[in-house]
Amino acid sequence: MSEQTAVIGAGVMGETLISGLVRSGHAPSSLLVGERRAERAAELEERYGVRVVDNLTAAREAQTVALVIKPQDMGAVLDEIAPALRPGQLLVSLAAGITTAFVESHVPEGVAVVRVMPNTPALVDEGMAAVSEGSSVTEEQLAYAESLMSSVGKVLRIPEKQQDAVTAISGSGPAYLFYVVESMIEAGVHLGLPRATSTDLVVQTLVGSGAMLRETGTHPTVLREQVTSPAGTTAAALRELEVHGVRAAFLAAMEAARDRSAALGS
Ligand SMILES: NC(=O)C1=CN([C@@H]2O[C@H](COP(=O)(O)OP(=O)(O)OC[C@H]3O[C@@H](n4cnc5c(N)ncnc54)[C@H](OP(=O)(O)O)[C@@H]3O)[C@@H](O)[C@H]2O)C=CC1
Ligand SMILES: O=C(O)[C@@H]1CCC=N1
Repeated sequence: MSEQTAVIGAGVMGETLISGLVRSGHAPSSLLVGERRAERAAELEERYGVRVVDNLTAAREAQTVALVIKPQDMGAVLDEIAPALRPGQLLVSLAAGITTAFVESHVPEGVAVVRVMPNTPALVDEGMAAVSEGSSVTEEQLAYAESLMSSVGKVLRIPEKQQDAVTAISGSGPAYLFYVVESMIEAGVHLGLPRATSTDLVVQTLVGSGAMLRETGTHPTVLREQVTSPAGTTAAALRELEVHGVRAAFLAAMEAARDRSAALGS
């Protein structure tokens, strides 16, 4: 497919997708962006060379429309663009919680719907996107949706019933890791390090640990054990994490995110 692709909703995630598509070689002239604020439209046109239009024009002219608006706005935007949609077009929803059935119920029959859960590391081409198909998607359409996301990272095809759990893990996951990073930097400051030194130490430790996980394929338990010398510093620290219930807190946090995703879709 070499037709136009539209992105409706150019906030944090929408702009991340637009920037990644341009970076990966999609011609800016093949990208339409649905954005209602004139000032923001001018900024996007200048930054990426894309054409910013109203949502109806985006839906009419594009063969594929990515919806990157808030879940709470999805019904209204679908109702707005439905008159411009036609069978054979592809809608790719990146919204948390919103089911393919919900999208299909607002658009003409024959419009294909794919649900994607992306994440913000797509900004540096290290995204993780999970993709699920709706009820009438061709293999070519699914492959096209996957290709949009693989231009900014890794893509996994999953059954839609796993999407709320996936949202709790990889969709929201970057925020948990940034929270851990913030906490470690603050702890370093408490221990007397300059903030800049603490930040350098923590960021490189995270990047190095991530690279080890990916490049060695070794189980994280083994990697953790390798750091934990008998009666050493790491054992002392990990004991405190257990005492403070950090593992249980992660489980509770991700259950809450999963439940919130399900609630957004109901
Ligand atoms: N941020 C993240 O890490 C992730 C987000 N997502 C999903 O991406 C979606 C967007 O989230 P996020 O980018 O964080 O949110 P933002 O609030 O940053 O972006 C939403 C954008 O949608 C625009 N918008 C709202 N209504 C309309 C409309 N009628 N027409 C055109 N644009 C409209 C808003 O414009 P305006 O500013 O003018 O209101 C805003 O730019 C959500 O559904 C979220 O679940 C998924 C995975 C990760
Ligand atoms: O917080 C949210 O609702 C969105 C979905 C996943 C990440 N951010």
